[in-house]
Amino acid sequence: MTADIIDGKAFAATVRGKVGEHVARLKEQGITPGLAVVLVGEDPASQVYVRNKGKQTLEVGMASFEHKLDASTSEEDLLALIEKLNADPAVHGILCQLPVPDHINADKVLAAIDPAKDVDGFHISNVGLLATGQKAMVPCTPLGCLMMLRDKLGSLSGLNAVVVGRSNIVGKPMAQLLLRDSATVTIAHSRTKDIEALCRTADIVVAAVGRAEMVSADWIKPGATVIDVGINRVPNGEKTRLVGDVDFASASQVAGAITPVPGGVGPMTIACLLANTVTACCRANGLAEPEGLTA
Ligand SMILES: Nc1nc2c(c(=O)[nH]1)N[C@@H](CN(C=O)c1ccc(C(=O)N[C@@H](CCC(=O)O)C(=O)O)cc1)CN2
Repeated sequence: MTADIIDGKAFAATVRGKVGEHVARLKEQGITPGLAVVLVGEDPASQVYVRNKGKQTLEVGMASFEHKLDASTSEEDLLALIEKLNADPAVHGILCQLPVPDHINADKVLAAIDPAKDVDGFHISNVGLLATGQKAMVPCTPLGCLMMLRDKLGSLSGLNAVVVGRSNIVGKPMAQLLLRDSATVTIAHSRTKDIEALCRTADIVVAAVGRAEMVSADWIKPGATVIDVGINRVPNGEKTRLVGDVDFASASQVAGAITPVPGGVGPMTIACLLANTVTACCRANGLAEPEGLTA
C-alpha cells in the first residue's frame, strides 16, 4: 500500500483563505483583528517563524505588531511589554515566540498573557478549559493536526489514537482534542513499554517526540493515518535536511495517509495561529466565531 500524502501546504492555504474572508467581514464592521508577536533574541529558526507570522498576518488583512527584543532583555521588561499588549484594544492576539533565552522563565511569561488574547493556547487557564471540554484557545499545532484528521477521516469517534510525545505544547493538548472528538487515546513516551506494539494498535498515530525518523513502518498498522509533528535537521552531506519523527520512506508504504515533513503539519501551525487570532477577535467583540476554524 502507498499512503495518501496529506498536503499541509495546500490545507494551510485553504485555512488562510477562510481567515481572510472572515477578516474582510470584520473590517466591514470597522474591526481589524490584530496579532502581536514578541521575539526575544536572535535564534535563527525563530526569526524565520516570526517573519512568516508577520507576513501571513498582513496577507490575510490583519494588523501585525512585531516586537523584536534584544537577547539580554530582562524578564521584567518582557513582562512589562506583555502588560502593555494585554491593555491594547488593537491587539486581539499575543504570543511570545519559544524558546526564550535561559534567563527568562517561560512559564511566567505565558502566565502573564491575558488568556483571552492567548492565541498560542499555552496559558494555564486555556489548558484547563481544554482539559475540561470548555471553550478555550487551542494550541496551534494540535489544532492544525485535528483539522487535517477530521478532513481525512470525517468522524474520529471510537478510533484508537496513539500520541507519541507528552509535551505541553503538542502531545498533551493533541490528546485532549482527540478525546474531545471521542477517539480512544493513549499517550506514549520514552518510558512506554513496547511502544512499537502499542502504535500498531492505532488507527491514528501522532508523532511529536522530537527524535528524527523514530517511527518506522513496523510501528504502523496497515491503513493507519500518520501525522508527523517532528521537525528535525539531520546531516545531508555537507548540508542538512529536514526530517520528521516518522521514517517517511518506510511508513508511507504501510500507512493509509501520512503527512510529509516539510510541507505537512508545519504550515498548519501558522495558519491556525491566524485562525485563533480571528477567533479571539470575534470573542472580544461578542461576535459569532468563524465556522471551521476552531476545535
Ligand atoms: N510561541 C510559539 N513558539 C513556538 C511554536 C508555537 O506554536 N508557538 N511552534 C514552533 C515553531 N513554529 C511556530 O512558531 C513553527 C514551526 C515550523 C513551521 C513550519 O512551517 N515548518 C515547515 C519547515 C520550515 C523549515 O524549513 O524550517 C514545515 O514543516 O513544512 C512553522 C511554525 C516552536 N516555537
